[in-house]
Amino acid sequence: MKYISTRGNAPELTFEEVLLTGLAADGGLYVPKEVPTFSAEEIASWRDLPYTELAHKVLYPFVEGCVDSAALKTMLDEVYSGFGHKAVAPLQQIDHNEYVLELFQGPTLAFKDFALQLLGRLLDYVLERRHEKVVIMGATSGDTGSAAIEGTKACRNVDIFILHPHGKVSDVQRRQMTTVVGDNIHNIAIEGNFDDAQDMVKASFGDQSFLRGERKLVAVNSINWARIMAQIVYYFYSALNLGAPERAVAYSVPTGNFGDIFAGYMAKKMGLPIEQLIIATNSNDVLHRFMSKNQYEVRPLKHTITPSMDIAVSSNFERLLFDLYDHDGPALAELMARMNAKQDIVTLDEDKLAKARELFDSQAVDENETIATMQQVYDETGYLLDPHTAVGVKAARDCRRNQQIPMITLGTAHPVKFEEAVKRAGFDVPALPHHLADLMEREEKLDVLPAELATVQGFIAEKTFHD
Ligand SMILES: N[C@@H](CCOP(=O)(O)O)C(=O)O
Repeated sequence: MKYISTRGNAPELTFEEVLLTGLAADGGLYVPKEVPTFSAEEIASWRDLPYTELAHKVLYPFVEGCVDSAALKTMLDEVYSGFGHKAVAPLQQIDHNEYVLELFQGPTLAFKDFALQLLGRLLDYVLERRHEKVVIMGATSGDTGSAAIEGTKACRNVDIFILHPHGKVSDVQRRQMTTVVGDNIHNIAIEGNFDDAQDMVKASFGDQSFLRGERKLVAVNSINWARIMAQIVYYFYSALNLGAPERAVAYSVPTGNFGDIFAGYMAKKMGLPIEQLIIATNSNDVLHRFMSKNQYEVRPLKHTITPSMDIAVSSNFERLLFDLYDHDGPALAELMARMNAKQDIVTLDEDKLAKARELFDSQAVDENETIATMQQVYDETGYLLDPHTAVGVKAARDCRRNQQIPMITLGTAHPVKFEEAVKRAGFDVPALPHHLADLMEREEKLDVLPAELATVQGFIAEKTFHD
């Protein structure tokens, strides 16, 4: 399997190289040169497989030639046996033909664990072989950070630097990052917002000279293809559980960086009969405005009760645009330059947008609607949604095209992570699970830095271990 850049002007890479590369040299994102596809018969034959075995079927074509089949199996067994539910990704029914896919059974209680637990093991595997050490640099609006730290803290060859917006993640989210002990783990609270953090991460990948040439940066955000890849599996798992491939399915995905929903788009390309993908955003609604009005305009970021989705620029949208532009890298590079300039309103050719609208719908959900949905679902079922999942359920109910097709909302996180929203909805905050029971008493370690690239890069260079 080879990987190519969305902007058409960077070398083709192997999986191993993509894993260790954040942004492509031309500023684009890596995607598979050819997407592996499966026939309906083959997919049907996987119906009774446990999660790890299904994961091996779906993932092996992406890593073949770089990761040994047996080694991948061992990694998948290790990763998903550590989840809190034997089904790994259980479905919870909330209405007739309507489900929440619980993706919060991993160690940090968010869907990010699915990929980042695996990414840590993949890094160990390839870095040992290459005798290399790397610096992990990531930006988080709340969930990626702790999942990245948890997934890579045991890696022998990494220093980890996670940037989060100071005061703008929930207490549980922050503590899940700042209480993990290790000389190689650094939490940087940026005096700015998530986009400031993400911009600094991307700029650092573009010019890594601040590391003085000794190490390379590795991405834990969904700009890293390995993140998307691992997230494809739970689409197959849930769809098979509900009768695919004979029966079509639809998904609503609470979306910030567009990575999770792009994984669903990939699953469809690989052969899964997905009829509809709903882009569910909070009031940081750049994608909804774009999909509904054909106007791409980045507006100032708002701080909401769904902090993980407080993102103004959705990195992975570029991967979808690459397909809509028929893999015309130079044309996409020109479009991305206009989009990233954040000055004008950018529009797409109507035929390209029409192509996207065949599969995607979108909806922006405000805080009152989010709270009301948490209350409504609880009243109807006794099931407490986290606020991000509630955004997804509201969008699912408003945008659903066909009541006969099962609608699955991705349950992106556990409600215990979002005390403010849970209390505003009038509920008691559930108890933290056993392994996090003393989280609020643990000692925290973090550094507060201004949102200045040179300062952040200087900090990383100074704290990185040198041989
Ligand atoms: N929603 C994320 C923000 C980063 O997105 P990613 O999927 O690219 O890691 C978070 O919770 O940190």
